[in-house]
Amino acid sequence: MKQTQKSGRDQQRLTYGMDLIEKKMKQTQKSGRDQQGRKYVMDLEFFEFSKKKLDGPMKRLSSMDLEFGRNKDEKLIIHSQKPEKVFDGKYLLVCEIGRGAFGIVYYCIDKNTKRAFACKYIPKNPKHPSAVHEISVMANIRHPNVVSLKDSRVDEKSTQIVMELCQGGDLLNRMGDRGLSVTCKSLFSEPIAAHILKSIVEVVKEFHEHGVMLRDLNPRNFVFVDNRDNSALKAIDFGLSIDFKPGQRFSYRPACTHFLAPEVLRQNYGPEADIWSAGVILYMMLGGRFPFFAKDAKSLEAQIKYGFVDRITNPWPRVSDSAKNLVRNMLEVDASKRFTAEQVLNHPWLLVNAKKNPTS
Ligand SMILES: Nc1ncnc2c1ncn2[C@@H]1O[C@H](COP(=O)(O)OP(=O)(O)OP(=O)(O)O)[C@@H](O)[C@H]1O
Repeated sequence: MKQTQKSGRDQQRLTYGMDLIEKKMKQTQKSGRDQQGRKYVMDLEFFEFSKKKLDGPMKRLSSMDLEFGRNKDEKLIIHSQKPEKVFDGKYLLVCEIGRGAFGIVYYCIDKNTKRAFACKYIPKNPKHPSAVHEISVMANIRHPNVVSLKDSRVDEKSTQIVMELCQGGDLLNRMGDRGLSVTCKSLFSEPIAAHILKSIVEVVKEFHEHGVMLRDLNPRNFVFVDNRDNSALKAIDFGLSIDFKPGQRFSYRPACTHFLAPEVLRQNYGPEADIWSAGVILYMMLGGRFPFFAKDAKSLEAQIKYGFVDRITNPWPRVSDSAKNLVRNMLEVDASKRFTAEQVLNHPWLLVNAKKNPTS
C-alpha cells in the first residue's frame, strides 16, 4: 500500500517535471530565443525510479532531444547526478528552471510541507560579492510585486535563496510571444500595459522609499505568477541593487544597455535611472519595439544619450496622447526633470487605465 502511494507521488513528480521541461522547450522552439544557450536539466535520480521504470520516460525524453537538438547547447541534458543538497536536504531540487550570470534557479519542494518554491543557488564568486545584499533586500522589502523570501543560507561554497515560485515566465518572453520587434503593433492594450507598468513602478517607489536603487530594471527581472493575461507580476533578482543616500551618485555600469539611462552610460547617476528603464519597458509595450536600437553598441549608446524616441510611426497613431505624454516624461534625458515614481503613479493615463479590467 505504502509502495503504491509512493510510486503514485513519484509519477506525479515525474509528470510535473516532464511537463515543465516540455513547456520550456516549446517556448524556446516557438520563439527561437535562447541566445544564452541555456540547458534544461532534469535530475532523474531525484525521482528514485528503477531502471525499468525509467525506460519509458527516457525514450520520450530522448526522442524530444533528437527532435529538438539542432545544436549542442540547445539539447536537453539528462542529468545523472543529484544536484547539490540545499539546506541540508530540507528542500528537494527537482529541475532547473532558470539561469543567470551568477545563479542557477531550481524548482524545489519543501519536504515537510510539500509546497513548491524556487531556489536560487549562487556559487561563491569573488566578482559578485553582493549575494548577501540580495538577501537583505528581499528580507527588508516585502511588497506584493516583489517575490517573497522563504529561506536563505550562506555557506563557504554558495548562497542559497528559497523564494516564492512564479510560473508565468518573464515579461520579455511575454512581449516576445506578442511579436516584439516583429509586428508594428502595440503588444498590450493600454489597460494591460497600465497594470504592468503600475506593478513595476510600485516596486521602484517601494525600493526608493527604502533607499535602494534597483539598477538592473529590465523585463527579464519581472516574472508572472501564472500564465493568465492578468497575472500578478513580481520583481526578481536584486543582485545589482544598491543602497543610496539622497544626492549620492554611482558609476558602475550594468550590462543591459538597452534599458540604461543616458546618465548611467555617462557613469554618473542616481535612482532616477530606474524610472528611465521602466519608461523603456512602457515604450516597448505600447510601441512593439525597443525605443533605441542599433547595429552596434557604440551607435546604441549614442542614440540613448541623444534620447530621441519615435512616437509618430505605426503603431503610435493609435496610442492615446496621454500614454505618449507619460512615455515622454519617463524617457526624459535630463534626470532632474524626469518623472519620479510618485508622479508616474499619479499620471492620469495610469490612474484611468489601471482601474479598467486588465483583460479588456
Ligand atoms: N522566483 C522565481 N520563480 C520562477 N523563476 C525564477 C524565479 N527567480 C528566478 N527565476 C528564473 O531564473 C532566471 C535567473 O534568475 P536571476 O535573474 O535571479 O539570476 P541571476 O544569476 O541573478 O541573473 P542575472 O544574470 O540577471 O544577474 C530568471 O531569468 C528566471 O527565469
